[in-house]
Amino acid sequence: MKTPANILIIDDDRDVLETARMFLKQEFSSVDIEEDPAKIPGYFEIKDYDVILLDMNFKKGMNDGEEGFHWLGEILKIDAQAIVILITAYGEVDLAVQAMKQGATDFVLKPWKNQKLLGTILSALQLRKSKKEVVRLKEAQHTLGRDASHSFEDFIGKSPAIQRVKDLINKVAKTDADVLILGENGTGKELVARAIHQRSLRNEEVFINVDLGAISETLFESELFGHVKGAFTDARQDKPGRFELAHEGTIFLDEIGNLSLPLQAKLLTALQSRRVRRVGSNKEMEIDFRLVCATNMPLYDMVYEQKFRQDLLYRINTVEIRMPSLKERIDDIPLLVEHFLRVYAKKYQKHRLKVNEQILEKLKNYHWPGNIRELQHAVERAVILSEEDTINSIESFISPTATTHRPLTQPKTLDEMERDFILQSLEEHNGNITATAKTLGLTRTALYRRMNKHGI
Ligand SMILES: Nc1ncnc2c1ncn2[C@@H]1O[C@H](COP(=O)(O)OP(=O)(O)OP(=O)(O)O)[C@@H](O)[C@H]1O
Repeated sequence: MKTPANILIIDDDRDVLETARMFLKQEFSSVDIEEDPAKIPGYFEIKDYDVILLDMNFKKGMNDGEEGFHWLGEILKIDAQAIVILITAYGEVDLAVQAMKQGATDFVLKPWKNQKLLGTILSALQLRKSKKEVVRLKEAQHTLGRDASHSFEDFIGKSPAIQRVKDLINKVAKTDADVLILGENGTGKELVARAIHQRSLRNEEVFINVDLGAISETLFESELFGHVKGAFTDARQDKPGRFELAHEGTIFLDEIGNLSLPLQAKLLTALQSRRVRRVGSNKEMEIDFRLVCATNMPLYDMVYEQKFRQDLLYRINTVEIRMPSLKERIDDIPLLVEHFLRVYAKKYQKHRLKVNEQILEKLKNYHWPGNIRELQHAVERAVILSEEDTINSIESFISPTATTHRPLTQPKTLDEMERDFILQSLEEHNGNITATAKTLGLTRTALYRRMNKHGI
């Protein structure tokens, strides 16, 4: 079995090249040879090389290594993680040492013994692997940003509706199946996606979160698939995309219902082939990822209206999890309030704080259009406003306008209530979208979407 590695050898001596190729072809999957160093950049356009063997002197009679240094620099400009082994003649060892200070990895003396050459290349390959891994992990860490320490134990709820969700998570997590999570804003879709990752066989690897609603049409490909330096004006250096970062881990595509049809087509291609190509590059990379998607949009209706591709839907919905809204699990409200009360009482140093039992019951009657996120913000607000050890008023949780304009139990359709609520919040915030979205526990995009829906 040959070791999978791309090797490139550059030397002006045809015999050296041929002999090296003949031997190395038995050990490695791909060995290219070249006499003319000026052709090096062309080779890199077609392939990524794991190890490059580079002669120090090309012009006859030259032995100052000048050209070797030049091409070493050029290679490192193309791939900063390149592993270059210098081919040096006896007497040039000082030059080789100097070159190593400038980024070469090792050197071999001509004429070499095949086994020695093999050993040098194999250890260089090890280094290449760990260098690539370090870059990938650094980028992944950087992209993660968000606190990944949410644990499944913080997944509060005992209602039958949420119990069904937990059972499904347990069943599906270890299977590697693609999962689609559907549900209103703030119902815990992202929490479920993280829970699936944590319980999966990939839990030692990264969880990459991509908010498709927040990525502009123009940056979509570069964000998802990466780009190479110079691919467009702002591409100052090579950058891996989110798919590449998710290699061996889980990729969570949130707000998938927001993608335009052309972008759906691009995404579908990547999902089908499990391969990506950075913008501006010809090289395809195979990526191993587990896919979890989420949306609050009615994808099946959208397929019917030809706003969402049916083939994409069938690619992502191997297992479907529908998140119940908070209204469908009102028995969990006291548990959630107590949970968030513990969190915020600690944060704001109000350790003895409690909520009056009657208020807890009243909170069950409110309609919570922003679901758990709204409840979470409501509790935080109540904790901040509280002056005594017990919270005794509903207004501490829900702003007075929301409760006085409309009695809590007034019968209305859900849509009407949502529309009124948005209008009212907008009025309260003098039309400020950011502030309104925050109060409602929605993202700005989600608020715009809803305003659109209600013709506001
Ligand atoms: N069962 C739960 N127990 C505790 N906290 C929860 C639970 N479900 C959701 N949360 C919390 O509620 C907030 C909203 O959850 P999350 O972001 O997962 O919702 P979402 O459905 O992805 O929202 P959106 O559609 O707006 O992106 C988060 O702070 C999350 O930690």
